[in-house]
Amino acid sequence: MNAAAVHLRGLERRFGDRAVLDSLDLDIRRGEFFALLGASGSGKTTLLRLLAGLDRPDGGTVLVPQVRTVVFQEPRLVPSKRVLANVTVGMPRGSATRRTGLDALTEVGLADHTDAWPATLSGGEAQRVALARALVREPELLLLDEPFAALDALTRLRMQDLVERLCRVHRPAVLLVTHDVDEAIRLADRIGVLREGRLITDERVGLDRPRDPADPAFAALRSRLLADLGVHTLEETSP
Ligand SMILES: Nc1ncnc2c1ncn2[C@@H]1O[C@H](COP(=O)(O)OP(=O)(O)OP(=O)(O)O)[C@@H](O)[C@H]1O
Repeated sequence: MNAAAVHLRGLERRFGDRAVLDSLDLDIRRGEFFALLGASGSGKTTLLRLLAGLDRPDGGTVLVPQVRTVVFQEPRLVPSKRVLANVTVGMPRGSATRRTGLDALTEVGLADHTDAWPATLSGGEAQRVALARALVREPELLLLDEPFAALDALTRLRMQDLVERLCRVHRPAVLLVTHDVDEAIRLADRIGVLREGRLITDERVGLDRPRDPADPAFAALRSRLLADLGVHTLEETSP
């Protein structure tokens, strides 16, 4: 396999008369964090579902690695399984699986919650279990569908830091679907904007980490991306 973990060419997905994805091209390299922005209904989740293998394209080439995992907006834990069993669900039973599951829970800071039931977890804890479940399989492609959207502001920032750190350790290719421009700039190596079925922007983020929203270069990128999304900021609209 070459360095591209995701290779899409001429991707088409239609619903009725509407081409939601229209001859879309995209490569994401191993270890690269790609954030996908787009207005509501622009096709972001449609693209993620195609990469996850949850949907099939109407045309084009889709090459993705076999080992890929998804974190959704909701944690989607199995209520009748304890935390560790949720992390290792579907994996062969045994001490090796138990150990890797424990390691994953330790990485997300939940080593002391292995025997807890999902119903007893906070929203942020449950989402960290979902992240551990996604990482324990050592995916070559990690698909994140607005995984921070349901969290309160402080938990969201902590979770973003955690995802950034763990992606540096595990080095999967990442596709993050988000509405949040600042989140995309904080986390991504590259940002794309989806509009009318194609990527109208595909830009490398050349800012040092950790990234500071108060940095003028951060603000300039935010303004450009908002304009691509069809949102005009006060600074731009004022005389
Ligand atoms: N199974 C389906 N059948 C018919 N139309 C669909 C189906 N799935 C998605 N669509 C349509 O495709 C378009 C893109 O939907 P999608 O969920 O990918 O958008 P999105 O960019 O993720 O939106 P949001 O940001 O609001 O989640 C929408 O108009 C949606 O109604």
